[in-house]
Amino acid sequence: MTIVRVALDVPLSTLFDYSLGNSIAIIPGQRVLVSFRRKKMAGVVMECAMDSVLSPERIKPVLQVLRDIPPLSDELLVLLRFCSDYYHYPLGVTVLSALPVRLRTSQLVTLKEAMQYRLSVSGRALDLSLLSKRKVVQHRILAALKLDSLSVAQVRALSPSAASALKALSQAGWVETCAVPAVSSKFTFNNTHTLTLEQQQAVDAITKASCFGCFLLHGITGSGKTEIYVHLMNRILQQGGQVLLLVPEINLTPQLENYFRSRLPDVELVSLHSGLSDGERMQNWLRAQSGHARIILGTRLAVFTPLPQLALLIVDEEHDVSFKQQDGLRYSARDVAIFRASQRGIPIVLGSATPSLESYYNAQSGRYQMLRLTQRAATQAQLPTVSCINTSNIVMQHGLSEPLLKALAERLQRGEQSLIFINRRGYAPVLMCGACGWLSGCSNCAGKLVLHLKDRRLRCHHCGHQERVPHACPSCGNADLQPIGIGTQRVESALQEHFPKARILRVDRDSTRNKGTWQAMRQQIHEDAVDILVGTQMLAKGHDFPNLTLVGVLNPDGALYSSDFRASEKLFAQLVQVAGRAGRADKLGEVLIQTAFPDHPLFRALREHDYDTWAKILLAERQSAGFPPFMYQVLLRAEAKDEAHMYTFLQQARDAAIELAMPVDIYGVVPAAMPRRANHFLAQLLVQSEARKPLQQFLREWRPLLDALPAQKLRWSLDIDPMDF
Ligand SMILES: Nc1ncnc2c1ncn2[C@@H]1O[C@H](COP(=O)(O)OP(=O)(O)OP(=O)(O)O)[C@@H](O)[C@H]1O
Ligand SMILES: [Zn+2]
Repeated sequence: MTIVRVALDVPLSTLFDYSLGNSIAIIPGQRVLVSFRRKKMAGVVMECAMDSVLSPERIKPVLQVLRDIPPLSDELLVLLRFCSDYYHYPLGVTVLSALPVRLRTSQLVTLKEAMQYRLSVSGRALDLSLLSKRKVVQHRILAALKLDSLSVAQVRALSPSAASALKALSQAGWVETCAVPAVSSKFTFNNTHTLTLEQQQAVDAITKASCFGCFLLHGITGSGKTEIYVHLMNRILQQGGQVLLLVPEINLTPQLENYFRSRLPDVELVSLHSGLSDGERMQNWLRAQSGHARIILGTRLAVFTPLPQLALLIVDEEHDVSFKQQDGLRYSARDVAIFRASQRGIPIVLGSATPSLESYYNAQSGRYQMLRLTQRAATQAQLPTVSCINTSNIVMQHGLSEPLLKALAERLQRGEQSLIFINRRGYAPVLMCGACGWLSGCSNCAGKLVLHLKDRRLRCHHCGHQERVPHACPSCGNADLQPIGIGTQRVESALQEHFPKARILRVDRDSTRNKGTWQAMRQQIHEDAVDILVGTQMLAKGHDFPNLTLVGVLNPDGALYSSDFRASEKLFAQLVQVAGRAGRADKLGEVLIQTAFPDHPLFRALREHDYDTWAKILLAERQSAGFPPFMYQVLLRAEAKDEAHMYTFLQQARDAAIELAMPVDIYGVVPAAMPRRANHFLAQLLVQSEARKPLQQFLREWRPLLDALPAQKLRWSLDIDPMDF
């Protein structure tokens, strides 16, 4: 009899032993079906052994070995074990949550043959003038297919309504499906740009690396980092390798996908992100596992994709906090990627215009190799001029100053695009009664209800609670309620009033809620059907809008004095990103920042495009205050309906930590930044140390003590290397 130790999706820190007849061949990484607490569950075999500590009659047999897909590789199992250990999270849940949803069930799956679309014989013979001109998307698809056959994803990228147009074309018999030809070692590389000297040096340095090495690609916005990725991909593909590129947000995948596809048209590329259906995601995962897909583009979770030929990892916008998972297994996909590269002995590239202080510090201390791009790649493109509008003693109209309105008017006259950046959606962050001072608070949270004027609602952005806008003050009956502060909707309507002829587009989570809208909006912007964009950070990242020459930033000051010690680092990164949207082509860009603190070093660094000075200021601050990257942290968070119970738990946890008497700093129990959310109280306890090792040793001792504390009706979690407080 063989004993197999199985990872199951249950929140216990152990594996579970099951038995298997000797005649059945099995290796770690194989999926199996077992019964657990009278339920059938799919699990992954982590170890095979000859015996168990359990008595034989307590060991249940494996119900079925699922041989539909190849077993997970040892390398992936080691990676998952590392994550479970490092983040102190149960192994079973870690392993299962790294799999596509369908593989967590007992369902059998098959790798579908990849299909693509091409013109049929009658499609090729079709006289396009016979097809109504109004069928724009059908025309677009036919034109594209005339050049080459396309995958489903490629067709979809042509328009948000491509699916229905394609259906119509297939029904008419003009378009048919065919199998994708097998990957050949020969493929075309459309090398549209000659690399600049800096770009070439970066590509050479990275391709020279024959073992693990972490490269920090610090390139100003528009310096052609993406172009470097394409050239690296080309090199790796020539050698038969696979490339994994991680991006912080799904929003960024469609345009990158198009970019890479147009440059490497014969190479199979798949994306992996939460915007895909379960079925699509699993098929893409299987294509990666089988080695068919050579370029894998994905968000966080894609870092766990099995990639037999993986030869290069790239983390784009590495500073972005979206790489950190905020619940469950609270991993940093960037850090896991670095571990994965070192485990495999391959290079990893971290790209950013504003590296995280952690990475910057690692580059300075020589652990990473710094590669710099100091010039914009397109020869005519210059960095925008940045200046501040001092708002401390001027009157503003709905948050907009006179100089900014004037600059917008100039752009409208010249037919250029502008972008107004404000990181608050809704109309106004709070509603106030001028008579008694009542504020629209949320009944479930410590936060305020945001005024959404479009549908006359007050909404809590923390718990989702919403109510109608009251006609009079609920506290004193006064009918004169005032919106306080500004949000995207308010700016949009103020601008519309000020510039009645301008075509204004608001881009935030509310306006892009429906699937496909954001893609359609991007197209509108590219087709110059928009004069002024008003948006949140959704607009800040990675976009290339050539006709955009003015960026106005409203209200950035809150982050300068936030309780989160990373707030100003994040603000700087965000402003560099958003400023980087201006003047990317041949026209000079201008950035105007409305602030009451124009002399703050953050704004000075922005004006001078001087990341290094800013990073040095922050590093000095962090060192003297004893914060990361000079310290390693863990945050114990707890939340409960009963406030006293929550504090008792954290206090006991703290006492237990102190009793361990290990070389770590244990802070006091404090309320969370949002101390009440969705009717729960939240508080936390910080523990830190100068090095990873003692902190990990401490956690290994502390974790079982936490598990043993009474914690009914309470949720707690450990967050290793926490990113927000
Ligand atoms: N060697 C080159 N010669 C000419 N143009 C180039 C070259 N490399 C890149 N470009 C162009 O410069 C623009 C910016 O490049 P890219 O998007 O790669 O920059 P980036 O550094 O990734 O920017 P960001 O960080 O702002 O997103 C693109 O339009 C790209 O086509
Ligand atoms: Zn709320």
